[in-house]
Amino acid sequence: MKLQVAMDLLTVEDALKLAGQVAEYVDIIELGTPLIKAAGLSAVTAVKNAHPDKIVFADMKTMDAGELEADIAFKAGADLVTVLGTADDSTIAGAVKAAQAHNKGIVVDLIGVADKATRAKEARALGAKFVEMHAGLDEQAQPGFDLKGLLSAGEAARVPFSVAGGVNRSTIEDVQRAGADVAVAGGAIYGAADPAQAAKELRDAIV
Ligand SMILES: O=C([C@H](O)CO)[C@H](O)[C@H](O)COP(=O)(O)O
Repeated sequence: MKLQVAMDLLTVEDALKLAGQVAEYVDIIELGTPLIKAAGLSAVTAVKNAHPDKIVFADMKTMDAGELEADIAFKAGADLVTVLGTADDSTIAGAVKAAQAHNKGIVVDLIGVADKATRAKEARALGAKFVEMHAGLDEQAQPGFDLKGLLSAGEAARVPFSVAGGVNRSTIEDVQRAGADVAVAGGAIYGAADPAQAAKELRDAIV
């Protein structure tokens, strides 16, 4: 299982600092949607230039104009780009077309999708490299939230998947047991007093 750090920060300076602290422990470096909205796609270029050996993930959360939005993110240096599972099939197909042109990949983010297992299969058939079983920050803040629904959807889907939804040191083993290909950790790393140590502990928990 790969480890992905999600950088939900707001400046390129902070993102480069965090990426530098944790790169040795992670496989994938994600530029979070708020970072891309605040700093633009030049942030993707800056992180890719600083870490050419890492998979750079642009969390575009594209809902329309799939081919165009994916194309500009790949041109900026992204290796993986997200499209929303709630988008029309043609939007996902357009983004996949751009990925094929760049020899890169599309990840379909299932945030807000009720039947994640079914949409995961459809996304994979449309050409997604993998799907993201995702509960966003707002959903995580709701009383009683836990990761179990995401993990069972991943197990049921039987397609390659990542899990994002407040993954931390106490849940990463469950994520791996569910068969995830990628564990995504944002707040558990960038919110830690020592992000490098937090990333190392998550890495060490992966067997
Ligand atoms: O994608 C994310 C969210 O929608 C804000 O951009 C997060 O990066 C993702 O949820 C992972 O972060 P944590 O939930 O803090 O681990």
